[in-house]
Amino acid sequence: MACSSHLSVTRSFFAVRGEKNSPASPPTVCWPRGDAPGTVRVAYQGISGAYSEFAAGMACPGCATVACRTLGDAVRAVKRDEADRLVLPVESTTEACAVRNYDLLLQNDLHIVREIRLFVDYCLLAMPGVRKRELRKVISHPRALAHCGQALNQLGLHQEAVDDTAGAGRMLLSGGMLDTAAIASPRAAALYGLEVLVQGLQDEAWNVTRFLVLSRYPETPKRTEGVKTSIAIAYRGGALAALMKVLSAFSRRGINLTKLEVNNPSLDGGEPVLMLDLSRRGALMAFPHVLYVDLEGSLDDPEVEEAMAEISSFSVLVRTLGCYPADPNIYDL
Ligand SMILES: O=C(O)C(=O)Cc1ccccc1
Repeated sequence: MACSSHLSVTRSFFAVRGEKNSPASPPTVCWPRGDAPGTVRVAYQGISGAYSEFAAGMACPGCATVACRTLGDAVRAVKRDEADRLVLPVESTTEACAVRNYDLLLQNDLHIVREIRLFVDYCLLAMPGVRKRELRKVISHPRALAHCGQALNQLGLHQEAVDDTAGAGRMLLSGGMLDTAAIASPRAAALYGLEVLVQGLQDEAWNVTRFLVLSRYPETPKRTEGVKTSIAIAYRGGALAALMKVLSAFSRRGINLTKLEVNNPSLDGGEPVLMLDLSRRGALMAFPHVLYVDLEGSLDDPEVEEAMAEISSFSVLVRTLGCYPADPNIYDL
């Protein structure tokens, strides 16, 4: 499989927890444009053993995972047809607000086709034989460092951010680092022959991350039951008036919301949100106020269609980010 130097492709070998460990048969992609079916290639940030790789395997069993150094590389891989999908961690139970993680989705013409929630258990890993008291430094993905802040402060370790958790583990090995630990998954420990000094390092015992699987093409499910739709709404004026009108449009039609987030320019450094306006040939527009909504229902539901039309009548832009199967499971590594 052709891929550029920053990517590497691996067949996924995961099975859903509780199922027999037999290798899943490769799913086929049947694109609306009628491409030849093949194994789904899913790009993710990191190297083998990263949480995102696991999420890719859970969301698309039997897929070929495509390792990328950054999320930007993963987006480019999809745009250049080096991957069919990409996995994007968007929010976690430990972070109150993760609006910024939507930037890649809003600024690119990509569609949510799956969601997956993963219980993220962080381990403190070190080279074999290294003891906790010998450690001076810890390296990991910034999100992992942030989720383990209390434990790391107690250990008195200097923190350094690197691209991904599994990459941090492999760095210990390649650099023969005896005074440094990595925060990564138990799978990364097994893959790179590292010792687990602490398991469950996260500050909050219940630490779940939600990942979205993005594709160049929408894949609206044929059924309307058990389906979710994500939309972004750019509006004029204050958040309260827009919120009231949006809530009213959905509640009057009995549509349940599973997420409602308002971008807060005062928290985001006053930065406007950049979003592709697909009706204007994909121009990148700056909007000071954006609401993110996930709702239970399909674009094919007449009530959802009506609510969207009503919201469009008072909004600057309503963009559908995806219509996809709701996944009620929480997966475990
Ligand atoms: O670095 C990784 O392993 C990732 O997949 C990114 C990430 C980091 C922490 C929680 C969820 C995803």
